[in-house]
Amino acid sequence: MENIIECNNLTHYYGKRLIYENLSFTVPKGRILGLLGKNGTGKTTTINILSGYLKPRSGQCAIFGQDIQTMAPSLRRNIGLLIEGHVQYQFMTIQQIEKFYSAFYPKQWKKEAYYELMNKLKVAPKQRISRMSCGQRSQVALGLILAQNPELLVLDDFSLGLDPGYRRLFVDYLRDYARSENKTVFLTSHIIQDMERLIDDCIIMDYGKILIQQPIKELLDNVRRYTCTVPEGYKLPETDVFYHPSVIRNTLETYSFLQQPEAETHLKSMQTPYSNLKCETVNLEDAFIGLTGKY
Ligand SMILES: Nc1ncnc2c1ncn2[C@@H]1O[C@H](COP(=O)(O)OP(=O)(O)OP(=O)(O)O)[C@@H](O)[C@H]1O
Repeated sequence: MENIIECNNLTHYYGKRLIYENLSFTVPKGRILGLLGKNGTGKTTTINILSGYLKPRSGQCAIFGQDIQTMAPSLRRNIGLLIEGHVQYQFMTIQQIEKFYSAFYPKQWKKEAYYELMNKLKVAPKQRISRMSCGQRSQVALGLILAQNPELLVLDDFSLGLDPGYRRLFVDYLRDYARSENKTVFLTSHIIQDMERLIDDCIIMDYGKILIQQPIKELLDNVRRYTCTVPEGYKLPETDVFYHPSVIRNTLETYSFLQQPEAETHLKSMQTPYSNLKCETVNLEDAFIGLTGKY
């Protein structure tokens, strides 16, 4: 399968502060990848490296097989970039901004994609962007990227300011658009429920490293939440198979990739005084919080 993005051993520091070390990932053509992580783990940093604004301390980042730092502008046009959802030139109307942007992409511009989304938003072509709400402005920015008709969409925090209805509208629209046009998407969002409907693959970042990198289906098929009764104040010994165990009164909760029989074997080998073990599959948000911890 052709890889649209290939990042190898990215290491980045701001001054002396290490953000992450040896981050490697690929995004194959036609896949939607979501980058998840707590605040400050380096998602925007990664987007800035992917877009060529930031040069990593070491490592390589190639898009369409070319180093992003030296990519020709003609190829760069095939990357649609949304940095935190804002449109400049807010004095323009819906119609004027579409015309303005179209001039930068004469060969590939698809204004229908933009107007289709604007129609769904029920905004009039003569409406000024400065008179729109924050969420509507984000939608204008997204619409302009769709009209750019890029091969790769890189969207940082695309759901910023959108209410649940507009988020759903955009997520469904983006999913259908990416599938039917075989587009590749790399995105971040803090709204994890949206990611579950949208992405094929996920990377979950922890401070300094990638914690999980796998297809979303595989992740959801394999993560389990375990709860059981333990004596009050019990502390599970540290182990890398049970993530972020917590005990509230006499209920222990933890997350694991182990299936129930293996989890039991493990608990027994640690001589955990447990009873009433319950094992459940979880949604992406619970898996994310379970694997990365609450704080
Ligand atoms: N220009 C900069 N100079 C110094 N430190 C920075 C700079 N930009 C970001 N950082 C720091 O690097 C870390 C990663 O920031 P980044 O914005 O990539 O995180 P993020 O995962 O996108 O966070 P969030 O979820 O809050 O948007 C943070 O601790 C941040 O304070």
